[in-house]
Amino acid sequence: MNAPFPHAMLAAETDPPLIRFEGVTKTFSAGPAPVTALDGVDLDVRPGSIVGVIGRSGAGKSTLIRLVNGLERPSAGRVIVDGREIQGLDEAALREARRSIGMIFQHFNLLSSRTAADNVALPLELAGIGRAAARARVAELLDLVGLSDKADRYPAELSGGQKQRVGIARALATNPKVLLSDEATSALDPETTRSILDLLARINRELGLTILLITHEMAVIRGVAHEVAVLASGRIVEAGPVFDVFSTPRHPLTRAFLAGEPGFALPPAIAGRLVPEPVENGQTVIRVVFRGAHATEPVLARLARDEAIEANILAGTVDEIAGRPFGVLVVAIPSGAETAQALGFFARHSLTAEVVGHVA
Ligand SMILES: Nc1ncnc2c1ncn2[C@@H]1O[C@H](COP(=O)(O)OP(=O)(O)OP(=O)(O)O)[C@@H](O)[C@H]1O
Repeated sequence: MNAPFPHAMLAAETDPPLIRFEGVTKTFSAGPAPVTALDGVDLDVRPGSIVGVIGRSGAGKSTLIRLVNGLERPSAGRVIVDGREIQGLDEAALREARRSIGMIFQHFNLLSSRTAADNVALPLELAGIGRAAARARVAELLDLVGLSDKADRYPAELSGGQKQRVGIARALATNPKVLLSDEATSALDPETTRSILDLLARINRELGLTILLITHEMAVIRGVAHEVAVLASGRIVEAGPVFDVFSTPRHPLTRAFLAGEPGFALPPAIAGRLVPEPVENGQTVIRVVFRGAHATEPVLARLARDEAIEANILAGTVDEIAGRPFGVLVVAIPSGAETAQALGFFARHSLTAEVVGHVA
């Protein structure tokens, strides 16, 4: 995998955000009872960053993204994009603002009667770009997404991944500053997802494009985002750099999302036997998170040597998240005094360790 770092374009923390949600609430009152889709959301997206918003179905993700391009207006609060308050714009100004905001979709939204090249050309036609200039730009965009040889193919002749590449090329046609991604990989298999995420990371790096994406999959966040916000019932319950949220998740929902990730998932045989209280002569299951340089330390060997505690490895992974080494080990050690001793040992070695449960 190509890590999305280093990203030279990522702005300094003090730069003004390119997208800012300020106390945003959105209530829909069309049905029998009003629905609050977003409830007091504050979120900053810095120029050049990739921010992922993860949430379950109905959490408010689509509403959040539709507020950025003015398809929805907040009931309270402000959405500011590139210094302009979106809800204050009239139709003409909104059309203009949307030219700097590209969008890609789960189901690609290509016109089936147009070839790949003509789909990419559509925003250029709408912007009144001349035919020759448009043709040159389309060729450039198809080359960028690796589809030069498919210019004359119709969507029905393309794979899902190729269709999404056309969608990305079309979204980039008017040189936007922001790309909104609405579950853009949800209809794709894991391998194609990986290639699309790599493409997004590359255009972020090479073009300095700021990306706000919504997803229900932690693997997408891990694969491409620099920052993550976890959305539940219209509220952001946890947010921060991806590495920090992965290594020290705080909210139960974040933990639930991480549960399916490599290293976090317990083997089914263990998960089924896990109980919340220690069992006499049983074992305590501990998850240890290795961050940065600690990822390569032979910690379990030291635990055995210095503390005389033998740990059984139940699950584990070493990976890179946001360009930094990151490992998770799930180990079992004897319950009782050894547990406290091991937790103390991990703390002294600056490792995050938590008791996941106990087994007989
Ligand atoms: N136009 C609308 N009118 C009424 N209610 C709406 C409207 N749009 C969204 N909602 C409601 O707002 C809440 C949030 O919806 P939203 O589509 O933003 O969630 P989501 O996280 O994108 O979900 P999903 O992943 O299923 O698309 C839901 O309860 C939804 O039913």
